[in-house]
Parts: sequence; structure tokens; C-alpha cells
Amino acid sequence: MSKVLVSDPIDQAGIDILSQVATVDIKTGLKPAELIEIIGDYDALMIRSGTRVTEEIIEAGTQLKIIGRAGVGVDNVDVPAATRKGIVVVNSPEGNTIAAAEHALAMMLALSRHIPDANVSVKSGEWDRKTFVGAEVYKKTLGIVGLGKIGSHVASVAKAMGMKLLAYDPFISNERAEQIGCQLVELDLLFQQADYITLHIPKTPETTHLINAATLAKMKPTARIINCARGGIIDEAALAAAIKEGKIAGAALDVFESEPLGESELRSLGKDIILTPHLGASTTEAQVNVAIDVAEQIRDVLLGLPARSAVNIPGLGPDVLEELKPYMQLAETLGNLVGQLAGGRVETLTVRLQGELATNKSQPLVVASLKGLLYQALRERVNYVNANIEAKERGIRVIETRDASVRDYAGSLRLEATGTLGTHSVTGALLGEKEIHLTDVDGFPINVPPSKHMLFTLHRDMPGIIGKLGSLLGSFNVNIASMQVGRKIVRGDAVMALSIDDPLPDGILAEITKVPGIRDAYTVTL
Ligand SMILES: NC(=O)c1ccc[n+]([C@@H]2O[C@H](COP(=O)([O-])OP(=O)(O)OC[C@H]3O[C@@H](n4cnc5c(N)ncnc54)[C@H](O)[C@@H]3O)[C@@H](O)[C@H]2O)c1
Ligand SMILES: O=C(O)CC[C@@H](O)C(=O)O
Repeated sequence: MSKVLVSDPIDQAGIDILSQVATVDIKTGLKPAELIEIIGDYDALMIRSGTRVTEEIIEAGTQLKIIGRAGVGVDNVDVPAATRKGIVVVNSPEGNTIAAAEHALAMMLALSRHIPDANVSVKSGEWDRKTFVGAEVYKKTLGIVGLGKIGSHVASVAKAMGMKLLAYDPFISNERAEQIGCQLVELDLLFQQADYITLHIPKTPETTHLINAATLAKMKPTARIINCARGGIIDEAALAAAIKEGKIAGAALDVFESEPLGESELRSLGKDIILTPHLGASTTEAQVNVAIDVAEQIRDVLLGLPARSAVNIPGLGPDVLEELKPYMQLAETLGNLVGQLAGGRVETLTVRLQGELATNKSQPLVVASLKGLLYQALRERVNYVNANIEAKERGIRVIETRDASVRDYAGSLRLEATGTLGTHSVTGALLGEKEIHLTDVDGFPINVPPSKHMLFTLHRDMPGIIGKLGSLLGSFNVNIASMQVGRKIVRGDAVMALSIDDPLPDGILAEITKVPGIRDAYTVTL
């Protein structure tokens, strides 16, 4: 019989499902070293946010087939390490949506009416009605950052309370925002106009310290911030200073840069701040939902069936997967690349399956292209199962075309993304069995393998331009690993594709476009 370790408190409904197919050990509060010592005995690990599943733990889990996260965020799991080891990571994308949204709304109202401090005051024998005069949310402006599942539910309830709704989410269409009664605006405008700001975004390199001293300075002195998303999206030191100095009115936080919250300025801010210990998902209903959702997937995987919400491995039949695997990687890489070249919100993605890929069984490549395209917005939360739905919700039109007559390579894939900032295209193929090569960018032929950090320029093909770009990058200490120019005619327009060793430092793109002859420059991280 298989063995499952449950290392965080999970609802009994989930344990009952696991027990149908496995021996279940519940051992909560383990120290990392203790977990490393025992994990080698288990086929599956089921966690909530308490257990940090590091690469070391994954390495020690020599029998592990699946890690189940009873919740949404998989940021406490080293997903790339699990993927490398062929371990499926599953989550429950929707099981706690309502719980988290209601917690954010409760925090907003509690903060406005000083409920936690007024409660403590009465319980300590006082009857102080002056200190706790609050503010109404009716007719106030709520700025929602991240209009996904939780942000959308917050929006619909807040609308019913008579609030005006502004939202910032670069990956959501105006139509979708309008459907839920929100006006999409730029982040700066949201910061300037909102009376309440609520965060519902994942923590990514782009969102880390999104709320910092500079952005706090743009807010109204009466503004209040609610974070029930992820710790680290707010710079806590800057927030504490802003509240102390009266630059904003207050904050309600459920999540922290480091959890459990240790010594912190935040604790000393009195009734202007509410702190809860990561309770967003802590309702009986949500805990039953996520426990069942994830336990069912663990059971299925242990029985050799696919998982429905795998964040790292496609829920496709193993035979199709085996055959298409290298092309799936190609499609994801091209999707991620073209999405970054397109920059803004993508409205249409055209996927052209060429050569031997122009068959019906290549359909999963369209999903893989979308998964790549949505990676910048959703990170590990987009998978082969939900990529189509996520794209639909974002109003992305997907056009699939086939051309069996293209024979430059056995099979190749061309993606064209049209968005708010223009149209870009990339084509790629496999060299040998599985080596990915970019064969065309924006209609210019090239032949380069993609690398982690790349720079693309659109420029005029003229003497000296390569040297000037090289010197400029050198002056910023950027090391070029490889470089290739693609052109259609001599001294016409051309594309340069450079692989660089590190991400480009801030500000350098603007300098690059000042080089005479260079019209555009794009940096991507794959
Ligand atoms: N406090 C809790 O206990 C709790 C419970 C559940 C979820 N969460 C967290 O809440 C957050 C939202 O969850 P969800 O289920 O709504 O996710 P979701 O994927 O449905 O929505 C996230 C939204 O953020 C948008 N987004 C991504 N990057 C962005 C950026 N840089 N700027 C603006 N928008 C951006 C995406 O387009 C998407 O629409 C996640 O961080 C999740 O981990 C916390
Ligand atoms: O496990 C929890 O209680 C928190 C879950 C929440 O942060 C999530 O991302 O789903």
C-alpha cells in the first residue's frame, strides 16, 4: 500500500479520501531536518502553507510521486525542483476563493470601524465611544490590484456595498473588468484615487514590494491597504513608517514577509492596523473544499490516473505526452517569449502548426503555447488544464492554423501575439530530438537556441551598429554569450538576438534605443 504524509492540519474529509488507497501518517509541526529524515518513506506529501517543501526535502523524497498543496499558492513548494524529479505538484485553485475574498472584505470593514480595538476595549471594562469613530465604505473608491478569482469576488461584494471600483490587472481585458463592474486603470491612478486598496495578486519578482515608500507616497492620507494575498508584496518597514507619519490611514494584513510574524514595527501601530495570522483560507468550508480537492488528486495519481490541477505536469494521456513532450517545451518557450515581446495585454494569439505538427493530435501544443503566454501573469498557477480557461477569462482570442506544406524543419511552430502594444511573432523548431531553436523573430530568419536572458533589437542593418551595442552593454557590465543578426535584405531592417549572462540592469533598454539605427529593444527572461 502507498504511504502519504500529511504535514499540516488538513480537514478529516481529505484524510478519509486518502485512506481509501494509502496508509496516512499525520505529523504536523515537523522541523525541516525531521521532515528530511522521514520523507524518503512516502509516496505522497500533503501540505498547507505551514510546510516549506525545499529542494533538499524533494531530494530526500526518493519515493515521492506527488505533492498536494491544500490551497492556491504553491510558493512554499520548490516546483522546479519537483518537476526536475518528475514529482507532480497539485493545488486547489478555487477551493478557498470565497474564504479569502470574505476575509479581505471583513478586514476592510473591521479596519474602517476599529472593530478589533473597540472589542478589546469593551472586554477590558471600558465604554469608550469617542476613540472608535470610523469611516463608511459606501461611495468610497476601492482599488483592486489583481482581478483574478479572489479579486473578482471582492469586486462583486464591494459593488453591492455601494463602492466605486477601480482595478489594475494588466492581464485582464476591459470587457471582463466591465462585466464585474470595475474600471481598469493604471496602477498610479489607482494609488492616487483609492480610499481602500486591496491586493489579490501572486508574489512574483514584479509584485515584490509593489507597495513601497515611493508608491505609498502617491496615496491619499486617508487611504487604507488590505493584503490577504502574499507577504512581501508590501515593504513592511515602509508601510509602518507611512502609517506612523500619517501618510496613509491604516492597513489590514493577513500575510507577512516572514511567517510567523516575528519582532515587527507593525505590532506597535494601534488601531490603525489589523494583523491576522494568515487566516484567509481558514473557514470550515474552504478547508473541506481544499482537502477534498487535493486528496482526490493524490488518490488519483497514486492509482496511476492524471491529476486535474497539476501545476507542473500536464494532465494529458502518457502516450500523447511522451510523443509531444519536446514540442510542448518548444510551444511553452515560444509562448513565454512572444508574450514578453508583445509586452502589454495580449488580445489575440495565432498558433500555426507547421510541417508534421499540422495534425490533429498536435492540439495540446496550442494549450502549451497559451501556458507559456500566461506564465508572466500567473506563474506556476497556469497549467495545461487551466490555460484555456484562463486565456478565455482574459479575453484572449486564440486562432489555430495548420500548414503541412512548410518543410524547413520536420515540424515547426509559429506564434503571433497581437496586443495593446502591437504585434510580434516567433517561430521555433527542434534540432535533433529535442534541442529548441528560434528560427524566426518578427519575420526575420535567425537560428539561435533560447537562453534564460535574452535581448532582441529591431534595427537598421548598417556598419558599426553591432559594435556600438556591444560597447554599450559592456559599459553596463553585461556579458554577451552569443549574438546573431537576422535580415531579409542587405542594409534593410534587421533583428539582433543576443543571449546575455544576467538580466539587463534597469534603465539600459532606454539607452539601447538611443543608439542611432536601433528602433526597438526588448529584453526577455525565459
Ligand atoms: N490569505 C490567504 O490565506 C490566501 C488564500 C487564498 C489565496 N491567497 C492568495 O491570493 C492571491 C490571489 O489568488 P487568486 O486565486 O485570486 O489568483 P488568480 O490567479 O485567480 O488571480 C491573480 C490575478 O493577479 C493578476 N496579476 C498577476 N501579476 C500581476 C501584476 N504584476 N499586477 C497586477 N495583477 C497581476 C493575474 O492576471 C490574475 O488575474 C494569490 O497570491 C494567492 O496565493 C491567499
Ligand atoms: O493553507 C492556508 O491556510 C493558506 C492558504 C492560502 O494562502 C493559499 O494560497 O491558498
